[in-house]
Amino acid sequence: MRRPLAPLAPAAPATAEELRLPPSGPGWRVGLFGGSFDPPHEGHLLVAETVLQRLRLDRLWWMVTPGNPLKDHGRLRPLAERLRLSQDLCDDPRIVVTGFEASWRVRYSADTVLMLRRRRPTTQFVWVMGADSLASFHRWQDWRRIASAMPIAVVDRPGSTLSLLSSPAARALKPHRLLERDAARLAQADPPAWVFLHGPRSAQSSTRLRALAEPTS
Ligand SMILES: Nc1ncnc2c1ncn2[C@@H]1O[C@H](COP(=O)(O)OP(=O)(O)OP(=O)(O)O)[C@@H](O)[C@H]1O
Ligand SMILES: O=C(O)c1ccc[n+]([C@@H]2O[C@H](COP(=O)([O-])O)[C@@H](O)[C@H]2O)c1
Repeated sequence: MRRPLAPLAPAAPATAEELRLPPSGPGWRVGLFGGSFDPPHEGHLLVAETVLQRLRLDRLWWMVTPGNPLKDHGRLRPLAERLRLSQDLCDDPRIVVTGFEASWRVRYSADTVLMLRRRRPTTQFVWVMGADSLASFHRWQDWRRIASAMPIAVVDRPGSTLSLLSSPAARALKPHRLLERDAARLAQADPPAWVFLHGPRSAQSSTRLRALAEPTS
């Protein structure tokens, strides 16, 4: 029988600092990397470092979601714990771990994107996701509005390349795909615009780590 996951550390509530909108300046290039991060792992870190380098970003906001609207949250670790685990993993000062979506009570990424565009009109945002997320992007609320609001960077993930390229969103966005060698100008491109980045990959997943943390007996 499977035992419930034990928290790795006692989760004090998220602090005001963790829940506030991070700073950004005019013209900054900021990647928005949303995830459940339950738990965070080196595959996430690889995505963050890949886009920071290839898109020449000033910051990467590691947005720990209060809950993916398409997933069951029954066994999701508390937000505060996922924030702490993410902070422990990330020591690059350009990566900012934040739970601001929770304090904004935002459920859908389309709302996050539109609110950020309104609040920070001079910041150059790029939405960042792994290849498996683009493969199911057509199931997200208002996904076309997200793609029309800001450029998207997709980072390859083992096992997801083929499903991505045949997915409804990738097919619809095909005419707007930039060559990988032009990734450094994605942040300034008029949306819809996206790039598929290849490079070092990690097969790690949170599902696997949860399974390892939960021995059968
Ligand atoms: N190994 C990886 N390589 C590339 N992208 C990844 C990898 N792991 C996660 N991602 C991306 O990171 C973002 C957050 O993913 P998430 O927190 O759901 O991790 P996960 O490992 O996919 O979790 P789970 O196994 O619970 O679905 C998503 O855009 C996902 O595509
Ligand atoms: O807005 C949606 O409909 C939507 C559907 C699925 C996922 N998302 C977002 O996608 C990001 C990745 O989620 P996850 O659970 O795959 O790590 C995270 O920021 C979610 O809030 C958003």
